[in-house]
Amino acid sequence: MIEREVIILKIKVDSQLYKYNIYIGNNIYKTLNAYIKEYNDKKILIITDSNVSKIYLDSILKSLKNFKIYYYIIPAGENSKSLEMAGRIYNKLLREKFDRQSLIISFGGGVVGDIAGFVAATYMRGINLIQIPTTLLSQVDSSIGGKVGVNFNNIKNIIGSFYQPKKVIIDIDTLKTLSERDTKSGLAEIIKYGIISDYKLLNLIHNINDISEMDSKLIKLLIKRSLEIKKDIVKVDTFEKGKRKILNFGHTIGHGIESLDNFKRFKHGEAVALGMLSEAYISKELGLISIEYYKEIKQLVKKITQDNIFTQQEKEVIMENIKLDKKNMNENIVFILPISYGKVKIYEDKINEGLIKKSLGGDI
Ligand SMILES: NC(=O)c1ccc[n+]([C@@H]2O[C@H](COP(=O)([O-])OP(=O)(O)OC[C@H]3O[C@@H](n4cnc5c(N)ncnc54)[C@H](O)[C@@H]3O)[C@@H](O)[C@H]2O)c1
Ligand SMILES: O=C(O)C(=O)C[C@@H](O)[C@H](O)[C@H](O)COP(=O)(O)O
Ligand SMILES: [Zn+2]
Repeated sequence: MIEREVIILKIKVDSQLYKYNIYIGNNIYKTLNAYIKEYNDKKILIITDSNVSKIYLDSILKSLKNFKIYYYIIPAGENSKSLEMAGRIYNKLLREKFDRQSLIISFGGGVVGDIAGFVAATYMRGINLIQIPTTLLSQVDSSIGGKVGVNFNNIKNIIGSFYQPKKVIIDIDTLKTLSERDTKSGLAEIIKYGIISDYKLLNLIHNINDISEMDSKLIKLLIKRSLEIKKDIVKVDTFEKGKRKILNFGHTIGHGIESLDNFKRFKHGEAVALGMLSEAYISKELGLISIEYYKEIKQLVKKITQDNIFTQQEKEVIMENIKLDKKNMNENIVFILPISYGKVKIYEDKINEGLIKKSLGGDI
């Protein structure tokens, strides 16, 4: 018996209603044909990466054998999120004569989702997009909400747009092949949801001692709760003019950490976890949260990564990156800071650069 549940997500954007279904279930990827019937006469480009394709591409092509299917495999990893990679995919679309009625399916993690979404948003000023996230992080975060984009000059997501998918298909079975490190990376964004919106979520994470112990019931609960939190925020502030900024907690510093060693040292979730620790430290130092709550956040971050020592030069690189954050206003760094259990605020007051650098210390 294939379990299928549907959460209906309705986003009202500029008086246009974007409503898209998020399908969550098991054993879906082998029956994708049932989810994309309306595209059976359209050209479809599946974008995936070099790891995911080895495991899943044959099954997907088999299930879609009666469709006009093409595929493009990008090298796995953050450095595929580039304008150069987007250009290569545009060439593929032009060579195969894709038109505005065509469809791009993103089948992979957040890197695939962001670059595929960026290409779908920009090729012919927009063609259809379906997100099929295959990492915990992309299933709880990147596959919904419409942020798409690429890195440029070693700056995270500095080129991009907001572009909603036509549907999101989440097959929890694809998480069975995910590495422990990438599973932990996804947990970081769930910890984020706990700190910004639902403190009870953190108890579920505290109780996870061994990642392989996470059964599918817990995973589905974490995914559904995460998506509900993100959906409710994106619905009221799709273009991140206000409230949606809270989804960026941990990212002001996290993106700077992630850019180290040309995005090779840290996974996104690891960098965001360290960013959440630093930003919680700043909050504690400003007297916004108790030392006990700060210590609890530190305990959770340590579940994701222990690597938190930066050289003086790395701290300078991180600081320069923070100054380019997209939330900043009039050259003032804007942080999202915890103010109580499960609650954060958009903090626009100037924060002493010395305190920000101190928050990067391995002894915090
Ligand atoms: N657009 C958004 O709202 C949003 C939100 C959060 C993160 N992001 C972006 O997402 C990216 C991080 O996403 P990610 O953590 O999914 O990284 P990722 O896409 O690099 O995937 C992580 C690794 O897992 C492999 N993989 C993917 N699915 C697999 C599977 N089912 N089995 C085995 N291996 C698999 C990939 O090949 C890769 O090596 C970052 O670029 C981040 O900026 C975007
Ligand atoms: O959806 C959002 O809004 C987020 O901030 C989600 C983040 O987890 C994600 O990493 C996002 O891509 C970061 O956004 P950016 O605008 O800082 O690039
Ligand atoms: Zn993130």
